[in-house]
Amino acid sequence: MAVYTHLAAEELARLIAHYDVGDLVSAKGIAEGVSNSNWLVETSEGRFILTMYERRIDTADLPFFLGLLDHLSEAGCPVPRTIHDSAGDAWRMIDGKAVALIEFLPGVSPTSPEPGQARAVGSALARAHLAARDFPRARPNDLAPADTLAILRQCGTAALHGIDTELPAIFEIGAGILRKWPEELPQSIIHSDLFPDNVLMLGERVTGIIDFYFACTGAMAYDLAVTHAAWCFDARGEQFDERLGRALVEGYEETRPLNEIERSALPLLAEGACLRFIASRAQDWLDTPEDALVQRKNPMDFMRRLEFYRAAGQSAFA
Ligand SMILES: Nc1ncnc2c1ncn2[C@@H]1O[C@H](COP(=O)(O)OP(=O)(O)O)[C@@H](O)[C@H]1O
Ligand SMILES: N[C@@H](CCOP(=O)(O)O)C(=O)O
Repeated sequence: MAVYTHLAAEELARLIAHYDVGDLVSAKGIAEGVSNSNWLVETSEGRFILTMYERRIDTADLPFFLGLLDHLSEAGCPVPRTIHDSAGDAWRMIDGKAVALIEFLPGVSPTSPEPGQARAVGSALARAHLAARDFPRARPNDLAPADTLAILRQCGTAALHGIDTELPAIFEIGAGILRKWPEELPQSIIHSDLFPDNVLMLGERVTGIIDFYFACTGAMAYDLAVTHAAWCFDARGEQFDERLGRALVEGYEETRPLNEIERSALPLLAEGACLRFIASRAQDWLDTPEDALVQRKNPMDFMRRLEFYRAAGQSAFA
């Protein structure tokens, strides 16, 4: 589930009245997603997504996140634009929580991606990287290897051991990743969470890249490595699909060729990507009660991917 807050019909109608989008016809909570509450809102003029920011999102970052949607959308990327209210603001507050109305995009998220879809996503990611280069705002990555190791230390060895006896090995592996981490790769604004559930597609066409709430300034090749780790394995991270990996990187390079330094850094960047999702998943696992309605994501799914990248090295990107 991802509707953490109840919004009464009258409250929704009052909110929608602040936008030039016609009259409220219906609003349905959207079950998918983890971090925010989302509603599919229908008005007399069309469909919209209403997002209420619940967790991990600092309101001070909203000009960055929502401005980025508008910037990428204006550049022709398949990214939803923000609907501004009658005062020109991109978000409003309801009971102390920020809400934004966002363009609805068609499409469905692939559950078992095909190579043609991975290729299209690679290309869409590269286009977004190029288009974001002149976005005038910056946001530091607060989930870089040093930060994610700090999150894991906060979780503590005993708690990690309680999730899985093999999980505490991440401390030593993570310290190794941090020691070798490249700092000088070409940068742009990166999505940094481009899992299949954050991409809407119709067949092999990307119709929407959504959920930019981890976007930050960072290495473009790192974003490609995150997408590789997210798209090219089965859910448990046991099976790597080489066809998907090749198609994703080829699709990316058709639009933005990697330089040699980026290409040789990919295995380590992918290890760093796994470290990041192990940390956030472990933290969420420990913070979320077992009986909560939100489906907890297992950090071990990314521990297996990490082991794959460590063993495969450059051949994972051959
Ligand atoms: N702009 C959009 N157009 C169409 N559907 C969307 C849009 N934004 C979000 N959704 C739907 O809402 C779901 C949850 O959105 P998401 O931003 O991923 O939430 P969370 O941040 O909680 O993960 C998505 O899986 C998708 O079904
Ligand atoms: N993609 C992350 C979870 C982030 O949640 P999201 O719903 O905001 O995309 C993971 O799989 O660990």
